[in-house]
Amino acid sequence: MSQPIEPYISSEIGEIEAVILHTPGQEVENMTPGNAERALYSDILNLPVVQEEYQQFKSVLEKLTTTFQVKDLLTEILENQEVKTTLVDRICTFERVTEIKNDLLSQGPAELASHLIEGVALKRDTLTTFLSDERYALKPLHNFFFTRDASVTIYNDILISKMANRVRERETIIMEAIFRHSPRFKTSIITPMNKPDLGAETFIEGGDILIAREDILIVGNGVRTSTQGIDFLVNHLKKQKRRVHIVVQQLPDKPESFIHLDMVFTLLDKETCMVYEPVIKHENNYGTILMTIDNGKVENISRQPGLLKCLEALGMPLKAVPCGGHDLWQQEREQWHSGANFFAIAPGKLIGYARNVHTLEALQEEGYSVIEAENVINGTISVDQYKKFVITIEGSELPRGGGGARCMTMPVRRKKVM
Ligand SMILES: NC(=[NH2+])NCCC[C@H](N)C(=O)O
Repeated sequence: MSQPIEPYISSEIGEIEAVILHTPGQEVENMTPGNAERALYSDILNLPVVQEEYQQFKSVLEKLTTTFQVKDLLTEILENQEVKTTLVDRICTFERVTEIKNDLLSQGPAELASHLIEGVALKRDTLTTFLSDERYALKPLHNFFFTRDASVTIYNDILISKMANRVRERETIIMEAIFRHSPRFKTSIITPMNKPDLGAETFIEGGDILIAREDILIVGNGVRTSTQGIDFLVNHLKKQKRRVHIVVQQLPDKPESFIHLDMVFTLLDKETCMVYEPVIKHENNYGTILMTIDNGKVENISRQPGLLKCLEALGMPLKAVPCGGHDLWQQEREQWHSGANFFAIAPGKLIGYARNVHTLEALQEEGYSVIEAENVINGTISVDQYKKFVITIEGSELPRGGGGARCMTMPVRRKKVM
C-alpha cells in the first residue's frame, strides 16, 4: 500500500487529489413511497438507472483523480477483529438493535460492510417483529452516496458531522471508524460526539460547509446546520488560533431542495460562483452574518448586506452565474434538480448535471465549454485542451435523491490555489 494520504483542504476549487465516493447500492431502493420522506428522498428511485448515471460520474472522477469507495474502506478496516467488534457494538447500541449483534459479528468483512450500509431485514420470529410495520431491523443508509455530508475535511482535520436526522447518523459512525483506522489516511479528527456540553440542537452537515479561501469559511445555517453546530465549529477554529472569517448564510426551511448551502451556492473558479438568485441575491429574510476570529477570540460579529457583498468586502469579489439562467421559472425548476450544485475538480473545471440546460447556457455565456461525460470517459475529448469547462453527467434519478455532483463527493485533499 502506498503512503497514507494526509487530508488537506483549503478551498472549494483547488486541484483535487483524492476524493471519497460511495456507489449507490440496494439501499437506495430499500424503501416504499410511504417512507421516502423519512428516507429524505423526494421520490423513490430506480436502482438500475441510478447506477448507470452514477457510473458516468464515477468514471469521470476515476479518470481525473484518486478515488476511494466507502464500502472498500469499510471492508478493509473490518478485517481487524478489534475494530469490527467495537464498530458493531457502537452501531448496535446506537441503533438499539443489540439482538442482531452476534449475527453481524459472525459475518465476514465484505458481507458485514454491505449490511451496515444496505440494512438488515427484520426477522419475523417474535410476535412484535411479526406484527411490525418495519421491514428493517437496521435501516438502510439511503443517503450514503451523498458522501459530502457525514464528514468534512477542514484544513488538516476531518470533522465528523452531527446529522440533523437520525436516519443519517450511522454514516458518521462509519466515517469516523474509517478515518480512525484506515491505513490510507493519516489525520486528526474533530467530533461533536460525547461532548456533554453540546445540546441536542447541535447539528452540522458537510453540505453547509464551504472553504472559500484559506481564511474564509462560508457556512449555511438552516434545517441541517444549527447556530449551535456553527458555534461548535467556531470554537474548534478558535483553538487553532488562526485568523478566519466565518460567513454564515441563513437558508429557507422549505422546500427540501434548500437543505444545504451547496444547493444554492457553489464556487466555480477564483472569480466566479454559481448562485440561486432568489436566496443569494434578491432582497429576502435570509441574513448573512460575519464572524471574524483571531488568536482564539471572536474579534467581530456583525450582520452583513448579503453574501456576495460580504465576500467582496473580504477581498473576494465574485461574478455570480445564475442557476437556471435569467428566468425565475427556470431558476426554480433547475435549482430543484440540484442545478446549483457543482463540483470543481480544479479552478474553472466542473462537473454537473446535463439536465439543467439553462444553467449550462449561463455558464457558456461565461466562457465555459460544455463536455458530455461519455466523451471524457471514452477519450474522444481530452479536457486538457480546455481552460474552463463543465463535464455533464446524466441525472434523471440521481437528483431525486436530493443532491448533485458536490453532494456526491467527499474531497480529502486538494492542491492550494495559487
Ligand atoms: N450536500 C448536499 N446538498 N447533500 C444532499 C443530501 C440529500 C439527502 N437526501 C438528504 O436529505 O440528506
